[in-house]
Amino acid sequence: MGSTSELTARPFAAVATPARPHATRLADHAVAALIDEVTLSPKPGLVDFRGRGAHRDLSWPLMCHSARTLHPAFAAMAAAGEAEGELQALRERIGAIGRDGEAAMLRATGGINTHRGAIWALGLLVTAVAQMPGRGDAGLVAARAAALARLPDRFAPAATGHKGERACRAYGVGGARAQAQAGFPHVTRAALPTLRASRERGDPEDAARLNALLAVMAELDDTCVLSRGGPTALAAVQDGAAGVLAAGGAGRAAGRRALRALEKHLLALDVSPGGAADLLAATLFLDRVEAQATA
Ligand SMILES: CC(C)(COP(=O)(O)OP(=O)(O)OC[C@H]1O[C@@H](n2cnc3c(N)ncnc32)[C@H](O[C@H]2O[C@H](COP(=O)(O)OP(=O)(O)OP(=O)(O)O)[C@@H](O)[C@H]2O)[C@@H]1O)[C@@H](O)C(=O)NCCC(=O)NCCS
Ligand SMILES: Nc1ncnc2[nH]cnc12
Repeated sequence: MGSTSELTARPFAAVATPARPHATRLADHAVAALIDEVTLSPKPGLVDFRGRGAHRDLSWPLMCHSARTLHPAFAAMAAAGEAEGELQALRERIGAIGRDGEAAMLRATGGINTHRGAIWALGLLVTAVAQMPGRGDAGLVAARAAALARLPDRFAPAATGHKGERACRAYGVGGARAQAQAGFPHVTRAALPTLRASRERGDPEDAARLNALLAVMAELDDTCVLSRGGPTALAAVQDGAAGVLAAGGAGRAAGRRALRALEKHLLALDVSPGGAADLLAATLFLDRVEAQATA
């Protein structure tokens, strides 16, 4: 987690270093969700505790280091959410913090994109929770985050030139931006209900989380997959994930066999569902926040 020296060493985009316990706790939850996500195994194509998946430049230690580096950015976004009532001003303030957070991530990783999508999704959610003290309902938080995501940011570059943006244009999908603007439907309508249904039927926690990831993969237009493998690879990810769930999911022997086959297939295609991984982290964050609010 962010040490005091980390918190004071890098002030984020004109936002005072947060000395707010609630903001710090929300940043703790966001970082923990990222570390839980990357550690969860076995994830098909993705970095996990076992290895690099379909990635050559990412690893579990690098992803954990990146996650910890983001603590001050999440704390600054939460502090901004607590302090700022006016949504347009807040949108532009967290946009600046998000861009600074991205720059900190790239410094920490030597230029490798580990968590750009996660900064975006978790940044919006952390800010939204901070605006709603004592209320952890995932649907309300996601709706608040969506309202922020839909506001324009006058200081954002008109085009990022990133792979996700290019994939959105090439394949006519909405990507990370549209997912947030729609209120994270794959999180609230697929991943969270799957996570809870799996727990209720007695699946081990890791299997419940893998099932939540698969529920996202089965439906998401993941621009990470599209960028590397186009629509054919996206269909393989979506159909494969749906097949694992239909076979009983990660908590059942048949589901685990299907999951191993899916992993082989994605490695052969050299694709990785990075967008779905970000949304799993968002799911785990909202799950933690809800649990804390009702504790
Ligand atoms: C709006 C932004 C997210 C900018 O997005 P942009 O259009 O510029 O695109 P990307 O840089 O590609 O970022 C989008 C990332 O979002 C994830 N993602 C993909 N599809 C979806 C989806 N359908 N829904 C939700 N999220 C999705 C994904 O992130 C993960 O993948 C990253 C690794 O991807 P990549 O670099 O392609 O990696 P490799 O395959 O390993 O590359 P090679 O090895 O092949 O080279 C990883 O980072 C995961 O996080 C997409 O990559 C936003 O950034 C923005 O506008 N920010 C400005 C600041 C701001 O306003 N902030 C507001 C508050 S936070
Ligand atoms: N576990 C993971 N592997 C690859 N890319 C990711 N982006 C976010 N989490 C990831």
